[in-house]
Amino acid sequence: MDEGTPMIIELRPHGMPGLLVAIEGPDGSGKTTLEEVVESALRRRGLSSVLTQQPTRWWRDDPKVAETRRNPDEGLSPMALALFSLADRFEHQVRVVEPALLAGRPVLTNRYVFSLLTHFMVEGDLDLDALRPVLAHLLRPDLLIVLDAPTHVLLERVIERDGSDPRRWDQQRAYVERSREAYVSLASRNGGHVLRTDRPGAARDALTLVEELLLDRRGSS
Ligand SMILES: Nc1ncnc2c1ncn2[C@@H]1O[C@H](COP(=O)(O)OP(=O)(O)OP(=O)(O)O)[C@@H](O)[C@H]1O
Ligand SMILES: Cc1cn([C@H]2C[C@H](O)[C@@H](COP(=O)(O)O)O2)c(=O)[nH]c1=O
Repeated sequence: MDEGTPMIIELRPHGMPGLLVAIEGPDGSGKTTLEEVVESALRRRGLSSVLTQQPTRWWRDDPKVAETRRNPDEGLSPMALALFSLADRFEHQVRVVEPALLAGRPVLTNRYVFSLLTHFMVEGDLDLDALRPVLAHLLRPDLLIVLDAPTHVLLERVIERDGSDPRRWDQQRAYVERSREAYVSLASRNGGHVLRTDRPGAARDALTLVEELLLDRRGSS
């Protein structure tokens, strides 16, 4: 994507009775922790959500993707990685997201297409404009929450959780720094909400946003 290209991503409104909530943010920003808190709060209110994740196991278990994550110079070319990542998103949309939305359930997805976009915005090795016609077939989330924390906090969390591996992109200061900027910029141009997880209150704020959306839905039905 050019410097001058506004990072407004045209996605398809889903028009289904469920609610699609995308929880995004850099590695270690607290997505898994927060989605579990929101899921259990909704369950206590009698709402059964679908907790899910992108990329799926298909992507994560692929040996070439694994190699690319360990050592980007040896792995897939940028376009091959992008196309496989998109195939994985579409398969997940058809198999998991759409059925749940049709059934009227809230879907909380840990990462969505914004993770794919930020990855290539940071790497700068792919013309993302070429993907726009394909992106237009992905569903637009009803709510986009982007979690953020200072770079040193993110690095400490990931290293403490997974052990040190300086070749991994999520353990490189420059990658983390730039991916934070990319997430925040995508959020601000695409109606997202940035919540900081190095201070108390992110889970409460996320729940408030989901509840406002649910009330809105009830009001308009
Ligand atoms: N609000 C928070 N305050 C302090 N620590 C947190 C907070 N949220 C998460 N953590 C800790 O940070 C680490 C990463 O959290 P979590 O796995 O939820 O992040 P994530 O965004 O899902 O990460 P990844 O994308 O790398 O899987 C965990 O050890 C978790 O306990
Ligand atoms: C191409 C591509 C990359 N990612 C990145 C974002 C994260 O650094 C990892 C996934 O991390 P997790 O802790 O295993 O969730 O991969 C992505 O998420 N999606 C993509 O399409």
